[in-house]
Amino acid sequence: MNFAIIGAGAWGTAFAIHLSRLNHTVTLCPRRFEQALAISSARENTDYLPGIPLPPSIQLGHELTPVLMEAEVILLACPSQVLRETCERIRDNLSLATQLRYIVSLSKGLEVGTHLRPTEIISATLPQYGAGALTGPTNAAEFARGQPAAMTLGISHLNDFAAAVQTALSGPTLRVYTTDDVAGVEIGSCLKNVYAIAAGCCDGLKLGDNAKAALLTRALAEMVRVGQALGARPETFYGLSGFGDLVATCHGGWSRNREFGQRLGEGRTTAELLAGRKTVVEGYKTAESFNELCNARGIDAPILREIRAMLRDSKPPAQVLASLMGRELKRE
Ligand SMILES: NC(=O)c1ccc[n+]([C@@H]2O[C@H](COP(=O)([O-])OP(=O)(O)OC[C@H]3O[C@@H](n4cnc5c(N)ncnc54)[C@H](O)[C@@H]3O)[C@@H](O)[C@H]2O)c1
Ligand SMILES: O=P(O)(O)OC[C@H](O)CO
Repeated sequence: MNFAIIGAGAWGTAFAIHLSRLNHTVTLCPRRFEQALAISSARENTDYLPGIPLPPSIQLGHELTPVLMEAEVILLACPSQVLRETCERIRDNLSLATQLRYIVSLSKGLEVGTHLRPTEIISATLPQYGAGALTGPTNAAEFARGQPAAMTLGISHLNDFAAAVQTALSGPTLRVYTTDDVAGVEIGSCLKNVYAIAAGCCDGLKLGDNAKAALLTRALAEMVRVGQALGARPETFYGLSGFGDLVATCHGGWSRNREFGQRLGEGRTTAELLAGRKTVVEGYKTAESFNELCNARGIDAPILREIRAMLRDSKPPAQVLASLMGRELKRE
């Protein structure tokens, strides 16, 4: 199959390496020309995925029109807050794209202002194509090295082409499942980044394993409640894109969201941690966006609310903990 990957951060690069291993035609498309040149000459993405060589078969492209000419599937691997502008750039460069069928998001965040999920942004900007979301517990470095993983492809019309995409993405090191609960897979993968910040705080405050297990369990319960209120199916959150990704990210020493929370727990401020930062911490903006959405829909999400207060109102992590522990007691 012919894939165009738009966005060459850690994840887009790792996914390109995976697909080239499966002998697909892959073009990796960085936003900046200098980045395309640098990756192309070093055959390595030294800024975002250092130490992992790019197989020679991966093509680098910067101009979208020729990149999209042969593509059957576009994988969007950019931060969620720039997904809309990325889709708009794609929309303006489709004149020669005759083979294109699906646009699949690899992003995990909710757009600020609109509260839209990645596939909703794709459908709003590129309504003529099928939209899907591919999520699960997959950190870029392990994945690029070919360590085994499993993911879920959320796609509303599970037709023959969707099955062909599932088969094309799968291989000896990746098992891909499908679901038509697109909202469920996206809500789970967006929320887990927010809860990973809280899990990192537990680490920073040295609260111990009991506290972290309690947090994750109640975060999962909140995820199910929020997701169900937004139209997703509860069982989706017990799958790879919910529970699976929550566990991996909240425990992974590699997670940028978890590490961000850890530094907050150790006493650093959000301003310090975000200043000059090159890599994305999706949970930071998604906390704000999801909290607004919950308020607008009257959904009770106390963990989310407290994390947002810590990130946006500088509520000290110890006070966040006290607020959560001091809530009215109830049945599990
Ligand atoms: N890294 C992972 O392990 C991983 C795994 C699964 C999903 N994801 C998700 O994939 C998405 C991308 O994450 P990543 O890890 O590749 O990010 P990253 O921080 O490694 O890279 C960010 C990328 O976004 C680009 N970018 C920055 N501003 C931009 C703009 N205005 N327009 C277009 N591109 C811009 C940068 O050039 C860079 O290529 C996120 O939603 C993340 O949650 C990441
Ligand atoms: O490094 P993080 O925290 O952005 O996590 C990366 C991915 O979302 C893991 O699935």
